[in-house]
Amino acid sequence: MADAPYKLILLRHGESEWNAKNLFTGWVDVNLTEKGEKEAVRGGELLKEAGLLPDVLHTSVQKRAIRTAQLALEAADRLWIPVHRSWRLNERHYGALQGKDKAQIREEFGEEQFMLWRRSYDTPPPELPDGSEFSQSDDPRYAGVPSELRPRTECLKDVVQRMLPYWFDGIIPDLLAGRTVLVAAHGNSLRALVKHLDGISDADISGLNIPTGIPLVYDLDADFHPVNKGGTYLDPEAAKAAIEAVANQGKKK
Ligand SMILES: O=C(O)[C@@H](CO)OP(=O)(O)O
Repeated sequence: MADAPYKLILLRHGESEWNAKNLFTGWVDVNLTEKGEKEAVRGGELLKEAGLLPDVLHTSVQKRAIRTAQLALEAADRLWIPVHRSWRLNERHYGALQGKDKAQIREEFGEEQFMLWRRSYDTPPPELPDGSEFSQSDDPRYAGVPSELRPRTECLKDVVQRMLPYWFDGIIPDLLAGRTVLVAAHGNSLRALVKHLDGISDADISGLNIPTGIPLVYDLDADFHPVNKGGTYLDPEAAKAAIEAVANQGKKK
């Protein structure tokens, strides 16, 4: 497409062990479930069927995104492409909510507070206390991240702020070079990127949810703005049902 020279594919990881248990996850490095692995493979098949073959992969440093990308690329026979990883693509740090049951938090604090923590743009959950079993403070993968950049909790606004430098300096150069870029990341880091791409307001972003394992394709113009606003899910029917399921998390026990 002459007016849309750049191709970007966003892929949220497949179902994780803590998605399945309905726990706030954030920076805790949980693995995929078997269902999540299948979703990742299906995601790769969808790419292959659509003839959308990534030339380069960008992932977070969390295994649910890393493994999803690996399984998807294997299914698309693109395991060999170059890979870049950054903590800036990590899931939102969920502070003191990490490891907590979403339904229990909703019950304890009420729907309004639950949704404020979960989907408001600028209200972070309380900070993760020192010494929590769900802290990543001693994790060697973050040794190179200066302490002033290391979150103890984040709202979506914080995620936008830490993710955007990577979008501009890490991902755009690959697009500019004509590469089809696959970004394998997380519900909230991808919400942050989509908010930026589609110019979604701080208020409206609370209503946007990203389904697991279904590629979302953006055709970008010369200014890296989407020609297809909102992107195009490769399996729109499955995406619709999965978006609903994410939105309703916390409502069921
Ligand atoms: O727990 C999390 O880290 C995220 C993604 O699974 O949850 P939510 O959709 O509630 O922001």
